[in-house]
Amino acid sequence: MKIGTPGSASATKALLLGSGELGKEVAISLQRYGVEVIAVDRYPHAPAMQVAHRSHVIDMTDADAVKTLIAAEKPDWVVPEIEAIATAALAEIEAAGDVKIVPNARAIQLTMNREGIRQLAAEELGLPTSKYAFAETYAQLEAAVDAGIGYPCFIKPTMSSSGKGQSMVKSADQLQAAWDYAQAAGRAATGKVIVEAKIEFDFEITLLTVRAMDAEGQVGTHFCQPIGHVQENGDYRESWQPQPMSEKAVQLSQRIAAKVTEALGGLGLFGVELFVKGDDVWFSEVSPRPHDTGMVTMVSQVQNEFDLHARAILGLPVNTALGKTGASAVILGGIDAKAVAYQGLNRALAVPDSEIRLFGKPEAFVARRMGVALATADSVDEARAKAVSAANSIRVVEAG
Ligand SMILES: Nc1ncnc2c1ncn2[C@@H]1O[C@H](COP(=O)(O)OP(=O)(O)OP(=O)(O)O)[C@@H](O)[C@H]1O
Ligand SMILES: NCC(=O)N[C@@H]1O[C@H](COP(=O)([O-])[O-])[C@@H](O)[C@H]1O
Ligand SMILES: [Mg+2]
Repeated sequence: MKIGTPGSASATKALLLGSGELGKEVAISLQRYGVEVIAVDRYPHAPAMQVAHRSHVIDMTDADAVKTLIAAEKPDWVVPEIEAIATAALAEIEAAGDVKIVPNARAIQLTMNREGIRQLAAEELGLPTSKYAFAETYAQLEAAVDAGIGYPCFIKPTMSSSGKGQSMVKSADQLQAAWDYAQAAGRAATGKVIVEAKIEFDFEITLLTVRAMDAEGQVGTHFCQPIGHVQENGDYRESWQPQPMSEKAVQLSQRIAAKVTEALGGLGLFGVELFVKGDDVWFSEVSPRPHDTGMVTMVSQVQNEFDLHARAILGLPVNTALGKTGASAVILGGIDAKAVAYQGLNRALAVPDSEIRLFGKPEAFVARRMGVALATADSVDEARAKAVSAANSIRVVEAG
């Protein structure tokens, strides 16, 4: 099936590499503009597969599997949605010329690996970051901490996301356990870790930054209002928009975001993660695609982050304006279950100005994100309270 505007010369097929909650919303947005969407992930019935035109289950870290599938599907765009992908295969596919990688293969390669993006941001662009080092063995890790990183520090696998394999280490006796955890729990085993000194920030933000084309075909950079968030064990629990901050910190955040996204290039939305203390701002990392903390934009913005990504990819105009103050709170599995059902939707939706998105993940794990509650209000505090109350009303139970 090939859909598209009759007579339009524009391309019409997108393949999502990764089909979680973020991909599901990207799929819906792309489909609204007439794009055929093929969803791919490591397991069947992933969220985006439930709305896509068709889907495939492959090992996305296997370069041959990725290349074979893309050769068979011949999409116009490949939209990476998750970090654990055979990125070298994407570079080869891009070089062959017929398929666009979003935003481009180099950006995907650099950001999927903490080593690549740190080197670009800190060493090439000179952006402020935490002190950091890389280690391939436990002895190297110990030496790096002793030589200047110090405690407290964060240990993270170089290829991981959502806090997988990440720990904060407060003293030397916790270092071995952090190394072991990073080795065992990263999304893809590179063996390498990054160790970062802890930044004592006032708050952290995601600055959604869009590289999109205007009517004359010029690429411009557009910023959304800053999104504040709280994280637990490296994974987000609540986010809100806008995060109040000083004008100086806003300007500096935008300068950092513009610099890093310009260096990455291409068209699309980026989630630039920054730590803020007073007027000071540190770059943490960047996603070259919609960000989990940005799910709040489904209620807070005129065009949400998924729509902005889709529009930017397609060369359509974007509007990053805030609509209403909003907040999101995540719904975790709370149990390990092979089949799930949900309780408490009626109570959740009785919270004024709230909405619930259940992602439809077929299997629950205790700490797996299964859904999100969204709410709007006149103030951030009120929106957060509503979103948390709605999220807490939902219970994930074993279906039986
Ligand atoms: N150097 C640091 N100083 C202070 N806090 C940190 C540091 N590194 C990480 N954190 C905390 O841990 C959180 C997760 O870190 P990071 O974003 O690097 O992990 P991640 O696995 O990429 O998560 P995600 O995929 O959700 O963005 C940060 O948002 C922050 O709260
Ligand atoms: N911080 C990155 C992030 O939030 N990614 C989102 O989580 C999904 C994986 O969820 P799972 O681990 O529950 O399968 C990904 O597919 C993406 O949508
Ligand atoms: Mg992060």
